[in-house]
Amino acid sequence: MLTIKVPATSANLGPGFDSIGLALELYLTLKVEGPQDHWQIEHTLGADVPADEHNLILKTALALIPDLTPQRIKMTSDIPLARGLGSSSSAIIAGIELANQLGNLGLTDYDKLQIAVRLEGHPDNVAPAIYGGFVVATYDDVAADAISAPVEHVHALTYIHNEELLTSASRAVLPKQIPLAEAVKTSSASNVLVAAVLRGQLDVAFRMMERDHFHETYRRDLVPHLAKIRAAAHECDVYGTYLSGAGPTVVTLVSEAKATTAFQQLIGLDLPGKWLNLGVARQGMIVTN
Ligand SMILES: Nc1ncnc2c1ncn2[C@@H]1O[C@H](COP(=O)(O)OP(=O)(O)O)[C@@H](O)[C@H]1O
Ligand SMILES: N[C@@H](CCOP(=O)(O)O)C(=O)O
Repeated sequence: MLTIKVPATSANLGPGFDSIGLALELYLTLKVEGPQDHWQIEHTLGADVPADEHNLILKTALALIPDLTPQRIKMTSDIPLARGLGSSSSAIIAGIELANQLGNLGLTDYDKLQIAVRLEGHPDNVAPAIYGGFVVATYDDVAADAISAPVEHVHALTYIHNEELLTSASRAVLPKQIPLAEAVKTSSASNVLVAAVLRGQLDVAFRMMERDHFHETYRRDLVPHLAKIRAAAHECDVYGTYLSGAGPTVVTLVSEAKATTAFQQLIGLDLPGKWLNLGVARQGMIVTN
């Protein structure tokens, strides 16, 4: 049976707005059970997620190949919707792969990235969902490029807020322009973040993650828990707290050595959401036949 498994992603990592992302060990899984006379996607994600060809996964697949033979599909997902963990990206990637497999398109990862980024608009979620690991990507409205690198022994202490925040709503509060001085500070922090990850200097990378002025500054009123979590992490000498994607999820990246202590500290906070201690997914989408 065709199975498509796509990881969740945590985008931005602070100053890497619309460019940097991480694949996490939380998955959307599709099991394609076989052809039938209409499209059906069984799931338990709630009534707001369509179970027919209006589902984002199927819309994506049918946009690539409109006359695909309808299938019965079972979908399970641990990725919460509209929380800043890339649920829409994982759905788009799954849809592209569904068309790729059923229509024998022979798409490369690069091809999938180009299709996905046009649909999602920015590459920082779709690229790690395809490639896995730590991904640095760029998109100029024409083509996307992405470089993936492994990160070892890092945990993502993940606070998933109870309420949804649609990416579109969280992008609506961003300004059209930002001051040059802010952009220089933030893009230079992002450059150092990437260099530090590639050299294995994770303490430096974690500090850089807290130096964003591209988006967190403007989104902070939507996510008051970000400051609270960051302050609590600092109390145990842990840096690397950022708004995951467009929020409201907040991630604290931490070395394996400090993960347990930091997690105990953070889960003690009085916040109305749930906590997960997640690993980084080394591999992106996994397809089995
Ligand atoms: N597995 C899925 N199947 C169908 N639609 C999905 C799925 N996952 C996410 N979506 C759609 O994507 C929306 C969330 O997208 P978005 O606001 O970008 O949040 P996120 O940060 O989770 O990507 C959901 O409200 C839903 O419409
Ligand atoms: N760079 C984007 C990332 C959106 O990620 P999502 O997981 O919230 O969809 C942004 O910050 O808007």
